[in-house]
Amino acid sequence: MIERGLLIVLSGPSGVGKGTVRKALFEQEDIKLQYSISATTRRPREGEVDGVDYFFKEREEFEHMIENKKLLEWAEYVGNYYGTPIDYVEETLASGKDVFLEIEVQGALQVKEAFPEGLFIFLAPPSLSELKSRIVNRGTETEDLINNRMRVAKEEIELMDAYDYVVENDKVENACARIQAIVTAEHCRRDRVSARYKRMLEVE
Ligand SMILES: Nc1nc2c(ncn2[C@@H]2O[C@H](COP(=O)(O)OP(=O)(O)O)[C@@H](O)[C@H]2O)c(=O)[nH]1
Ligand SMILES: Nc1ncnc2c1ncn2[C@@H]1O[C@H](COP(=O)(O)OP(=O)(O)O)[C@@H](O)[C@H]1O
Repeated sequence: MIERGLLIVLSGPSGVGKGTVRKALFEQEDIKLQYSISATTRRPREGEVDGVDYFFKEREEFEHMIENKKLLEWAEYVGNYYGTPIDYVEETLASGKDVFLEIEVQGALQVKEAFPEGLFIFLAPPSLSELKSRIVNRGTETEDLINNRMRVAKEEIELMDAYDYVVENDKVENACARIQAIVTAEHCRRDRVSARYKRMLEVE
């Protein structure tokens, strides 16, 4: 019997560095997590590639995915839809591999309902002023959108207690190291090795 993989959800306010931390994490050679690519109705930013960064969809196509129950969770976030295709998550977990989602807070809470056994990590900024300057410096949002994202961010930070772990993103490499340590500890805590030994002893 294959042990199911672990579902890992990284969430937190926009601009905290989720995308940056996730990319740095997946650049590490020893990483064994599978990244779930989301669907979105947001227009691609410069340099973003369909099927790599997101599956870019029209609103109608996205609404079809919702109706046909193709999404594990979805949320409307600052005017656009974002969602996690369910088949990839189910198939990958069933094959024994860990799946990594990088999603906003409403979606993360939906995943928690569907997968309470998942590992939920909240990425927190060192301060609200640092969060704002990260969003401003990224230069992808207009003034209105920045204010919108800061308003949403404050609501999201209030929900951090629903998570298993809060990781501060002071430096990208520190945040990555903390996430890796949490995932490793979680594997040990969930007794995967002892389950394997129990099965070996049963065969003896
Ligand atoms: N609920 C949900 N949120 C997502 C998904 N994919 C991305 N997001 C989140 O949507 C928000 C906006 O993403 P994006 O427009 O790429 O901006 P950025 O992450 O701030 O650069 C971020 O908080 C993402 O983590 C998804 O599949 N579901
Ligand atoms: N630890 C960090 N220290 C300083 N700047 C950071 C850090 N992590 C991310 N950033 C910067 O903050 C901005 C927002 O990061 P991004 O990954 O797009 O956030 P999110 O995906 O959470 O919206 C980017 O310009 C990124 O380079």
